[in-house]
Amino acid sequence: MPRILMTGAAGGIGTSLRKLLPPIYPDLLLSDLKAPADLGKDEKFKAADLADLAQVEAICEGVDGILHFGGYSVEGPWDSILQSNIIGGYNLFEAARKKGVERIVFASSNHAVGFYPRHHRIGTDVTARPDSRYGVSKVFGEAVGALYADKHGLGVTCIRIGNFGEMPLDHRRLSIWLKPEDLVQLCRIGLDHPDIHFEIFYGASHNERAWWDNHRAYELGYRPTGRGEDFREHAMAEQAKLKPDPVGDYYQGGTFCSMEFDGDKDRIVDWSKR
Ligand SMILES: NC(=O)C1=CN([C@@H]2O[C@H](COP(=O)(O)OP(=O)(O)OC[C@H]3O[C@@H](n4cnc5c(N)ncnc54)[C@H](O)[C@@H]3O)[C@@H](O)[C@H]2O)C=CC1
Ligand SMILES: O=C(O)[C@H]1OC(=O)[C@H](O)[C@@H](O)[C@@H]1O
Repeated sequence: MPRILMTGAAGGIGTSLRKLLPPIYPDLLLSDLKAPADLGKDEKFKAADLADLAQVEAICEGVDGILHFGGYSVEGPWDSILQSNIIGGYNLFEAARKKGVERIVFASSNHAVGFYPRHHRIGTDVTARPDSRYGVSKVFGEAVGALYADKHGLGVTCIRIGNFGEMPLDHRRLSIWLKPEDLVQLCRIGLDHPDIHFEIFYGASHNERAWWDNHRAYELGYRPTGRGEDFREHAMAEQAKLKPDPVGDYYQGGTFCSMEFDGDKDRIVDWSKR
């Protein structure tokens, strides 16, 4: 039975996956800075700060595969992103190599490519267009993943997650929504599929308004069950409560693009076409 380590176990995704994963991976080790408040007596937990290599090595001991959800999960101060995502991301891959872990699934983000406009359908092979310091840290994580696959033989899967949750929250999320059970499918492909070397998937359910080409995930067996359009009324009602955001409404990354934006808001450009 493989031992699977899940970092970020106390976070939003971790809390949801703690309920969905045990039937599939009964030997599940959870980690985060602090234990989840509702940790059950059957759950195994070891605290670790990703920024501390020795602590990360300790949680990788005896592990076969890692679901890496730990990290700073939104735009924020450079030092926080540096510690948790850049140093922390590097430490995770390096500790995994040292401890002989075979597979890593890395939670990347749509914000690695957030400055593509919404009318531009993109695959997983486009040049990175991060929309934030946070997005830059996800591009870094994907690059470290490629290095550790090509040089050290780890099987690495990066999932550029759209927006995880029970339903799409607004107009933008109708295109990028990811149902929890569909994320579990993508994690299983990353951990178990025999053909994994280095893969990038988009973490999105079956959304009619998708702006991503996710065919590689489907080739490897992904069959999402979530359909964004089933929640169209709810998402549009929520959208109606939001203020117009000319920059965020144009680009895929939404508000991550418009925050701290210094360009001309009346002349928004598809820079990726130049
Ligand atoms: N929720 C979403 O829709 C999306 C999430 N992601 C990524 O998925 C992952 C999980 O996301 P969420 O659960 O929503 O985030 P979250 O912020 O709820 O959880 C992240 C967890 O990482 C832990 N963490 C942060 N710094 C750490 C450190 N230095 N050492 C150890 N643990 C640390 C936090 O304590 C927290 O429990 C993140 O990497 C995020 O960037 C990507 C795209 C969308
Ligand atoms: O773009 C989005 O909606 C999501 O992207 C992310 O990378 C963040 O971790 C999440 O908090 C956002 O809600």
